[in-house]
Amino acid sequence: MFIVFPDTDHVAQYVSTLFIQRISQQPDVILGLATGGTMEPIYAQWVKQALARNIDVSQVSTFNLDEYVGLPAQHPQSYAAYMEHHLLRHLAFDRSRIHIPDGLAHDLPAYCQAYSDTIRDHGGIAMQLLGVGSNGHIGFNEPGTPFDSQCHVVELSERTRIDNSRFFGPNEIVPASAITMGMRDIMDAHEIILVATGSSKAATIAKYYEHEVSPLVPFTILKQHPKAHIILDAAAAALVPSNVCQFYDTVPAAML
Ligand SMILES: O=P(O)(O)OC[C@H]1O[C@](O)(CO)[C@@H](O)[C@@H]1O
Repeated sequence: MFIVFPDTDHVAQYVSTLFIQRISQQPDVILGLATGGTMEPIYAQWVKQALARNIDVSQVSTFNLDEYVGLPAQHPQSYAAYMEHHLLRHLAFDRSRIHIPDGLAHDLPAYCQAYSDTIRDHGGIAMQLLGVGSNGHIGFNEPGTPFDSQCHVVELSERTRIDNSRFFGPNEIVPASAITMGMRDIMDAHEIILVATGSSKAATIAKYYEHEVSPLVPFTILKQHPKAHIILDAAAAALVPSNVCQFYDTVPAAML
């Protein structure tokens, strides 16, 4: 079942509420975080709710999914800068608990192995936020990535580089490679919240519905996860039958 809200505002309110509730229940929770355009309204709501409800985030640990290879954290298009801008600087996180892959790491294979190990050493991710690329990638696990992969360096597909060029200036080049959590790292999360919004994701969501589980459409792996939820707005759900959607007009009052 897809969970469908009328628009991105409702999706953002719902998803941020899920995360705020999780933090309230377990202040030292381990969260997996994502970047991309889809997450911007979600983080805006998250910050708003956390401030309004005085939520203590100081014990929360986070692991981001991915980062471009070659971009320093200060680069405006790095995912470290994205997280700083949209979430971290607004709330009192303990920075020693924030993990974002280092795009400048020297020994990348060793660094990636250590990133996966660190997630496991923390006891695994309790709740993982995910977006989806138009080609079905999660994190930066492009089509064809083995399902048993751990954190690794990936050559970005032409499709992904074109999709993400909208975040870069006209004279800037989208990096050719990235560090990403692997498919296994993602599937090891206890609960997964995948979010897709806008008409540009409708065909991608239709692929999830139509395809068998296959590395060629990476996010189909979520069909094998016991607690994966796919949250859509009406535009992203437009190409799947309504009998596989659970529609909500608004965020259930009991959650707020
Ligand atoms: O939300 P967007 O910008 O469509 O991106 C979708 C996914 O693609 C990535 O940005 C990587 O290309 C992920 O980080 C994100 O979850």
